[in-house]
Amino acid sequence: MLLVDDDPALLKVLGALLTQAGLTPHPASNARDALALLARRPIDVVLSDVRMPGMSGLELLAEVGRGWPDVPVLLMTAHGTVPLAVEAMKAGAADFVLKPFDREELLFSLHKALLRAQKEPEPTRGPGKAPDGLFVGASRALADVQSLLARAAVGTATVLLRGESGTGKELAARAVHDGSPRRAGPFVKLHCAALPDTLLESELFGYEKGAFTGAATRKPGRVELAHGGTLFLDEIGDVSQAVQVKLLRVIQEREFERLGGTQTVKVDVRFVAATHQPLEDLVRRGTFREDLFYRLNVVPLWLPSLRERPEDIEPLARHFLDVHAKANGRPPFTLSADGLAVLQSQPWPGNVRQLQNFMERLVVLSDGPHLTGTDVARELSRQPGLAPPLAAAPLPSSDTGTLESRRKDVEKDALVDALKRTGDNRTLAARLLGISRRTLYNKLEEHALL
Ligand SMILES: Nc1ncnc2c1ncn2[C@@H]1O[C@H](COP(=O)(O)OP(=O)(O)OP(=O)(O)O)[C@@H](O)[C@H]1O
Repeated sequence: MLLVDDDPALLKVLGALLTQAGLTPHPASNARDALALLARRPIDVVLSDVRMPGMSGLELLAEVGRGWPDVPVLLMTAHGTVPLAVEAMKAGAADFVLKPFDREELLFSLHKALLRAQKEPEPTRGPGKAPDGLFVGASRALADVQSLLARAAVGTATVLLRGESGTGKELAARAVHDGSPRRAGPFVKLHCAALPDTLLESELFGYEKGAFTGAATRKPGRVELAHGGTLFLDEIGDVSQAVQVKLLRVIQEREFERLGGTQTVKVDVRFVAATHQPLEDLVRRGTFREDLFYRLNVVPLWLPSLRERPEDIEPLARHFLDVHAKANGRPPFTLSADGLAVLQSQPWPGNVRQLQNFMERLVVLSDGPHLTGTDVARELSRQPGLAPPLAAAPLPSSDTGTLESRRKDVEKDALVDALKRTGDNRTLAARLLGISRRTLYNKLEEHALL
């Protein structure tokens, strides 16, 4: 989203609030910068102040209406300006928000505007997927990736996306397409690892009638279908040598022949490839062609693992809770500080996808809507590859007793566990638990753990 206000303090505070709510705000301190940002990035919604030096919020609203009619604009201003609110709504504002903000009201207005603006959902997009180009996160590393993606999007250079499974490579490929001048063209995807050689070839290049038994009609391949748009080749490291040769030619020359055909087909396609494999090693071992590697690696981009950007866990977890609560027709879920600390203590080998699946399970299986550390730990103990933080001290210790005594039991377990996991490092333990060192000391004293 785009956040426009000439007050830098408000930009900062509001930016933090929106990030925490799982949105990705791009700040602009005036309407001109806002329009420049709109031209560069895929923006889903604009939230703008009305009174700004130079171009006003109302003028910005008109400009956005002309250039980006699908993008809803919410205007905000101080109390006591009802006639202005009426004028703004008449001019096409999606909503009018009064300062000072009520957090829930503001988020509700934004979500309403986003929902209204949403086009027909694509069949391939599951409920947990963010809208195209919408990366949720708060880390510097992710912001860097996004700005590199925006820069790479502009041209037609081949982009090679690297990173562990589930880090968002496909999302990045879509962002390249959506941010490019080809965005109105097709975005076609092919998962290269999923298909045996001959099928992969016919999927890529299509075939002529009679090319093989069963080829009753001519069928275009994905390269042809992506004409005027982008072809995303996922798991490129798994492609056989024979197909690598053919890919090299189409990437180099933008031409190919359909299977069983002699006619050369010319295409205008932008290629984006992705892999979790160390391609340089495959080149060294001779299983991946060096010339193809260099052809693909024109703009290399690394998606960092979730371990390298723990700051993203909170906004992602809250975002997925919202999305899955909505998708499952449940009321909004909240996550306690200790619940979050448990999530942040995990290695997430399956990265964002694993966190997303985990949050979905929590929504489906928990009573909710308030998730505590115990809820999260219970679910973790059922997950392969993740370490339940309270496993050493079984949860049933709090099956009986008053609420206060049960709370204390859980708290003590969490303290013991945090110390164990951090090798008795109290600074780290406090961070893991989401409390200050001083609070940790007080609590250790209270539980006679000092
Ligand atoms: N920053 C993010 N914000 C919101 N959703 C994200 C983010 N990163 C990844 N996701 C979601 O996590 C899931 C996995 O992402 P994606 O499919 O892009 O990963 P990938 O790296 O292509 O994985 P693989 O290598 O296994 O194909 C998707 O549902 C995607 O929408």
